[in-house]
Amino acid sequence: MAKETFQRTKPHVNVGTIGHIDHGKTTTTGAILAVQAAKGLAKAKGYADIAKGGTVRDSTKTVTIAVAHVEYETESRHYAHIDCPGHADFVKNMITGAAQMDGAILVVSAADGPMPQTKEHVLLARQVGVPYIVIFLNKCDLVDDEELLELVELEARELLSKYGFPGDDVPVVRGSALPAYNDPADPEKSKCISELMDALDSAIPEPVREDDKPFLMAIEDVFSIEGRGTVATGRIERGVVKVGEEVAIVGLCDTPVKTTCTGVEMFRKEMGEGRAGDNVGCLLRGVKREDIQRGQCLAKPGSITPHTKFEAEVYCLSKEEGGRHTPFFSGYRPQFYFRTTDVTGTANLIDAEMCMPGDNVKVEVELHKPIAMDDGVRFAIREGGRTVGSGVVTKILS
Ligand SMILES: Nc1nc2c(ncn2[C@@H]2O[C@H](COP(=O)(O)OP(=O)(O)OP(=O)(O)O)[C@@H](O)[C@H]2O)c(=O)[nH]1
Ligand SMILES: [Mg+2]
Repeated sequence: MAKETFQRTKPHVNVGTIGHIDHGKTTTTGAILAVQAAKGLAKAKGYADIAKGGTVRDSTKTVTIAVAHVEYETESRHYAHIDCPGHADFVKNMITGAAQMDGAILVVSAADGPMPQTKEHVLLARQVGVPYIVIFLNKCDLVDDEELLELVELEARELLSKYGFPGDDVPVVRGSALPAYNDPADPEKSKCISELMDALDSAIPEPVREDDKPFLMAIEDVFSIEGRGTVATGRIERGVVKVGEEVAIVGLCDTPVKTTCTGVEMFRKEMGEGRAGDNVGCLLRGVKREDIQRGQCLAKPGSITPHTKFEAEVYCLSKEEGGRHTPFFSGYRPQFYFRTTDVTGTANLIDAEMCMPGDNVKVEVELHKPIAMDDGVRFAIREGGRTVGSGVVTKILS
């Protein structure tokens, strides 16, 4: 039999289940797989398989996260879906960006209503930039009072509005995941899952491809080529750079410097352009070897600016994860590793006295040098080259 290959025939969207412990995230995930499998659009997976999760390493290569990745399709899309086995894993996952969601399914038990972690997950989703949420009001089989369902739905909508999502307009699908999981071919029991799939298809817009975004490349290395000039190399994070275009060198200096990209090379071959994902060298007009360095970015002029002060959500690795053995307090001065370089900075705690290893906190950071930054960019926190935490920029201050 021929080896199975991934056929990119449908747009791809990343989603996941969020919500309070025991509200039915894993059962909902299992029900989606079972119902879509019955339609030939997924491979079913048992609850135990999903719940035990796999382990994933985040981009800082140090935080191990238990998470179940599953995939399924609808008629129009391919979805990758993550379900976290526990609250702590979920929080880490959101902060480290181990799985970035284009939209989330907020699972709320109709029997309990929104609970503390429902709130915490919605807040984190807002902070780390999950753009869309769909509500699945689960366990409706346990509630036979229509008024109570209305009340829980209203509470869930208000919660979303409170944290900046369009609570009045988000789709709310009522249903029961457990019967759908147990009996996925039954049209009555699986109906709520089909409605949930329709809600995902319609409420989460197709994400903008990285190619369509403004050009950005973090500089990894710089060379001078005799007779030709200076070349900056790196992996294009987003967008496209074409030969002859103006680009800005951003970061580690107060004002971006404009230059022209006069050549793009990959594997020593000249190309007319470089695209997101490509490892390239960009030949830069009139730039001296010593005028540019690792840690700076090449970007479409005006698309990204250098900053020193920001708010962030950070996760401090536990001792077992290779993190600190002691808490840190306001005035903490580690290195902040953005894309390709470390910059020293000072972190002050917001709404907390100290941060213990294994905790997540909000901090305000002031870097000692400016870095090209936009909201949602991730970084690692390091001490002497060793990663002790990870974070995501939630608000640029200056
Ligand atoms: N009656 C009823 N029970 C359900 C339904 N969905 C889930 N449950 C039960 O609720 C319990 C919790 O479900 P899970 O899917 O494990 O919940 P979870 O949100 O993944 O929980 P954590 O991962 O521990 O946060 C289990 O005993 C499920 O069988 C439902 O639609 N109706
Ligand atoms: Mg679960």
